Order: sequence, then C-alpha cells, then structure tokens
Amino acid sequence: MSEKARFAKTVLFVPPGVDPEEVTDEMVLPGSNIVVGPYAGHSQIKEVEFVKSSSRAKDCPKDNRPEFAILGRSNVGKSSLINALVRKKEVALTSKKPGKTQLINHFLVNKSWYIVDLPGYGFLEEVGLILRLTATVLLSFLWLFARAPDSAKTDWSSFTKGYFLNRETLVAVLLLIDASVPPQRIDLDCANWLGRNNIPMTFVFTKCDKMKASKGKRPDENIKDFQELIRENYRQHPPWIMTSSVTGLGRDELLLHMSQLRNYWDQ
Ligand SMILES: Nc1nc2c(ncn2[C@@H]2O[C@H](COP(=O)(O)OP(=O)(O)OP(=O)(O)O)[C@@H](O)[C@H]2O)c(=O)[nH]1
Ligand SMILES: [Mg+2]
Repeated sequence: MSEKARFAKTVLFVPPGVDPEEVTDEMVLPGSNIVVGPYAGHSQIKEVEFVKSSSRAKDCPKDNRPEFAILGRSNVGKSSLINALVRKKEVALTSKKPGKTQLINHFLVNKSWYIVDLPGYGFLEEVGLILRLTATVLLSFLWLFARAPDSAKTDWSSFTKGYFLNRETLVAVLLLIDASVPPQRIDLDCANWLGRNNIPMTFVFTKCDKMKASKGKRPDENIKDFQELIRENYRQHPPWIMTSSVTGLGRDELLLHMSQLRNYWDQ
C-alpha cells in the first residue's frame, strides 16, 4: 500500500466504492475528513414530518426506512442542528418536552428516511429523576462494570440496548460534540461505547462559529485534541465534520455525507 493510501485509510473516511489509492484533495469535503464517493446523491431536504415518539425500540416505526440518530450532551445543539439541516424553526420543537415515556422521536424526511431526535445526555430531570437516553448508556457502564442497581439494568436492556444494538435500520449515529469546549469525558465514553459495539458513527462538531477564544482553545484545537484521544481506539478514523447552526457551516456537506451513507445502506 502506498503512503498516500495508508494516510487516506487512517485519517480520512473513505466511503464504499472509493479506492484509497485514488483519493484526491478535491474529494474531501471542506472542514471534515470525509471523502465523497459514488453513492453521494440527492441530499437536500424538501419535506419533514414528525411521525412519532417512542419509548422502546420495538415501538419505533417498522417501515424499514433508513435512519440517522442524533445524539449528544444536553445543550450541544441537537435541536439547532436538526432545524439547520431542515431549514425550519419548528421541526425539532416537538421533542423539546418529551414526556417520561417519549424518548425516541422520529421525523420522516422527503417521505423516504428518518432523522431521530434523542434527548440530551449529561443531566437528570428534577424530581422523579428520569434518566434520559444516554445517561442510561452511562449508567449501563456502571451496571456492567460496577454493578449498579436493578433499575439501571432494566433501563439498559429495554432502552439503550433495544435501540442502538437492535435497530436494524440505523444507518449511523451522528454524535454531536461541542467544539467550543475541550474534550469531555462523557463524550469520549459515549464514542468509545458506540465504537466497541460497532455502531457506525459520525462526529459532528457543533458551535464551530465560536472562534473568538476569550479563554481556552479555539474549536479547531479542541477538535484536534478530541481526535487524538479517540484515535487509539479505532483502526480507521470515524468520519467527522465541523458545523455551525448559526452560520450554516458544514450543512450541505453533512447532508451530502448522509446521502452517501444512506444510498449505500439502501442499495
Ligand atoms: N454559537 C452557536 N450556538 C449554538 C449552535 N448550536 C446551538 N447553539 C446554542 O446552544 C444552545 C443549545 O442548543 P439546542 O439546539 O437547544 O441544544 P440541544 O442539544 O437540543 O439541547 P437539549 O434538547 O437540552 O438536549 C442554544 O442556546 C443554541 O442557540 C451553534 O452552532 N453556534
Ligand atoms: Mg434539544
């Protein structure tokens, strides 16, 4: 294998249908490590329709359409990203106040594929303390490795395991990472968990417009730090892309990337 192909294979995301030896700079989407291949196609969103909220994987739509799950810490910008992709203000609002059993929200795009809005991880709701989706993932670590209580076990099996591990139509998880702050343990844990379970993911770095580093590092530096922490766990680096819901940075590129993943999955 040539040096170039080795570089392409370890640093870039080379999609199906592309020979790493043939990758050129023009094939890499700006602000990302994503190579565009022959499966990329129509990517713009014309129509979005809220379909349903589900609390368990088995309650999710069963029509076999491909889907992307949006996952990330609370406040990372999940709803803003969905609204930016869709170019509508109100679409993701439906998921703003999920009831305690309404955790997985399906939006049907162009009558052909789904965007799935999941609640943010990293916080507990007030009284009654319902652990929302990925808090459950994290509790499940405790359960697996440190014997958390039975309730965690129940949540784990019925929810996290049920959705991420058994959802056959899941094309990829878009794991949102706030690029305006240094790498967070909770995000790294989540990425590593997905990686260990072979669940395809794309890192979507949000808030990349926050370039004025009054204190701390710039987004590109935080992104580099995050990649380095992730690198050792993967033979091939997962796709990543810089976005901003404020400036629209990365929007069209992310949609194009999603189209190639979807079309390959769908063939
Ligand atoms: N500067 C900047 N701010 C952003 C961006 N995306 C989101 N925000 C802000 O970050 C805050 C949280 O955004 P949301 O989209 O509500 O975050 P969320 O991940 O859906 O949060 P939860 O639903 O609570 O899990 C809001 O104040 C947004 O205006 C971005 O790209 N740039
Ligand atoms: Mg939200």
